Amino acid sequence: MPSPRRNLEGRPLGASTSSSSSPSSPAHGGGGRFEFQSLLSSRGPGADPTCARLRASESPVHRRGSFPLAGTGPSQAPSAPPPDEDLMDLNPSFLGIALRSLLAIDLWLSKKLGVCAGESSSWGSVRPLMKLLEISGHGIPWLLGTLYCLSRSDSWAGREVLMNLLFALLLDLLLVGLIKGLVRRRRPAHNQMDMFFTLSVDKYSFPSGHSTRAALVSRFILNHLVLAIPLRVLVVLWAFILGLSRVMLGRHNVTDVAFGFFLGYMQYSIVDYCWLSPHNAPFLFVLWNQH
Ligand SMILES: CC(C)=CCC/C(C)=C/CC/C(C)=C/COP(=O)(O)O
Repeated sequence: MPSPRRNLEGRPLGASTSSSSSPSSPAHGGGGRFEFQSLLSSRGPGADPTCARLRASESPVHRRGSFPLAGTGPSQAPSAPPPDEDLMDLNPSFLGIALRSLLAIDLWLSKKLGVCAGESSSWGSVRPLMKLLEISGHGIPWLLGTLYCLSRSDSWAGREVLMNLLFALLLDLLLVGLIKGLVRRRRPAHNQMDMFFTLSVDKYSFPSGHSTRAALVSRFILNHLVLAIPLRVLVVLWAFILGLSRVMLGRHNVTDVAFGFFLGYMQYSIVDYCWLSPHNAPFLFVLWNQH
């Protein structure tokens, strides 16, 4: 009679052990033993157990339980999946490590830069200025300002540009709201939720709506307004400082702002591609003319 396969502790595989019931137990990846078992049991009779042990120990993430099979206990030993699958499973874990490291750096840097997060913070005296910047990138003034200018505009060219700016601002609100609702990343713990007029999704921080708007609006302005060079520089500076102020106020992590800039930049490309004009959207312009 063939002897039962044993795990590294010498227990027969399939035997119920007290340690297998706890998710933090080594059998679930806490000490890395289960990973060894899954690799060993999938090698088949001719497999080299030393080789399997080496492969598993090369992956630190697996020791923390991110192995795809870590949810099963030793009592449910897998029925010999092809060895190549195990090797392929190891690769994404390195991506996992990279992402976790990036996230850790992001959190650390964001906390360090959050120098205006409260009145008592090291740069707490600059907080009112940062909050003024916050209003300059808020959705409400931009929407109301655009609507007001549209109502006062008496040229077709001006109306066309403003109509597209309105479209851009609404598209931005929609996309940012959608992504915030999907990702649901909480704002940094050191943030004080004292923002002026927010929507329910604004309890989430990814991506930064102010940063998307800053990138979108500044690219829009640079492409559609004829401005002197110093003013153009000022527009870019405003966008950059607005993004930075989101982290300094503790509203966002650095990655929220970085992705926000990227998204806002891409949003302008969408708006440019779908540019509304009296030719492709005559109803909009006729409607507006009637007001
Ligand atoms: C038409 C309509 C639904 C207008 C709502 C405008 C509004 C309340 C926008 C929210 C702006 C805001 C507070 C965004 C949050 O920015 P973060 O940079 O903190 O993500």
